[in-house]
Amino acid sequence: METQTQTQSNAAMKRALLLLNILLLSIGNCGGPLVMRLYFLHGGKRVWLSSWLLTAAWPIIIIPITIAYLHRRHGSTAQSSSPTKFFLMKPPLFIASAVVGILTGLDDYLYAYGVARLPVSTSALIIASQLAFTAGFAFLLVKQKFTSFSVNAVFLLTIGAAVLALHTNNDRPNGESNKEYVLGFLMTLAAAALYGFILPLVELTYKKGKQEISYALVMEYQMVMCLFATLFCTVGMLVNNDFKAIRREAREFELGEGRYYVLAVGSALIWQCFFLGAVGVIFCASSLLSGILISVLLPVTEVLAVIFYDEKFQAEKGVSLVLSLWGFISYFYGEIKQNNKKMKQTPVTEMPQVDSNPC
Ligand SMILES: Nc1nc2[nH]cnc2c(=O)[nH]1
Repeated sequence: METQTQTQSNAAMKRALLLLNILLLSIGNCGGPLVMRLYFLHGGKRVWLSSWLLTAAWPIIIIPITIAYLHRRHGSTAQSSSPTKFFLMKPPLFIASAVVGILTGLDDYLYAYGVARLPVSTSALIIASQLAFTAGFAFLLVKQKFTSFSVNAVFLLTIGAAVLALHTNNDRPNGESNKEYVLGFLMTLAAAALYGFILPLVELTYKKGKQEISYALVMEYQMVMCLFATLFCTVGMLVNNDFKAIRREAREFELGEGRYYVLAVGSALIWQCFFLGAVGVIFCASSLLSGILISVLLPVTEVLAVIFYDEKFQAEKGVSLVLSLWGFISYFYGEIKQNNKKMKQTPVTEMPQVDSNPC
């Protein structure tokens, strides 16, 4: 039975980990689309290469996995009979993360297609519909319970996205056919639906994976998922001759050859923050919170697009930003209220639910 001090330190640890993952998700969700769009704005044309870059930096995650392993090894007592394992993942969770990875690879292509064909503001708007899909699938797959606060948050964030739609009537980029624009729109909508399914699916696999989930395991999950997504996109790149085109495209890139490669590597690293942040928030909280954060950050991406790409700041973007923040505050207020209620109901010797999953 845990002491109250242990319980409190677990809760503090979990809160710190949640904040860290929110930070990672914010960096990836705001920086990723901007860097990806920069590639297309200055002469980049390869959609499969862009989708490949979303997950290709997966080997970087071996660094924190190694640190977690050394930490475990250091902490294991001399009497323990079995040696500390480098990888904790067992076959059921490996298979689950590989399947999620292949779905993520498909989502990457759909998403990158949208970023290639639509202005950042428009693709961000369509991606905001993802929250409605996430909420629906979370209800079906993991029996997510909704409070009046979370329903209010989903409603406000969806309205915030719809408000953004008001200014997209004439934003088809010059030289792009109507067919390409519509296809970009549909592909992005498909990406929103698919990712809205993937987030609760990750939560479901954590629950049904037949092993206790720790943050070290979450990092392994992220690595396997990104590895399989990258394999999926590698096939697309090979079929499309994208690997052969890289050198030519780099030479002709408007910002210069060196910057082409810096952009590619930077983009891959920023997207790792997005994926680790997303699966980390699911571990520390829920897939619904992951979806809410992605939606809240979209107007922030819009504002950054205004600053960096000189896109116009119409009143709708301001209204959308306010609605998103309101939705977000509503969600957190509800969570805090519910947690306080739970704490009051839980006797000291029992662990409240928020603490039952030490990181
Ligand atoms: N569908 C979807 N795919 C992504 N890939 C990276 N970010 C996103 C996102 O927000 N939605």
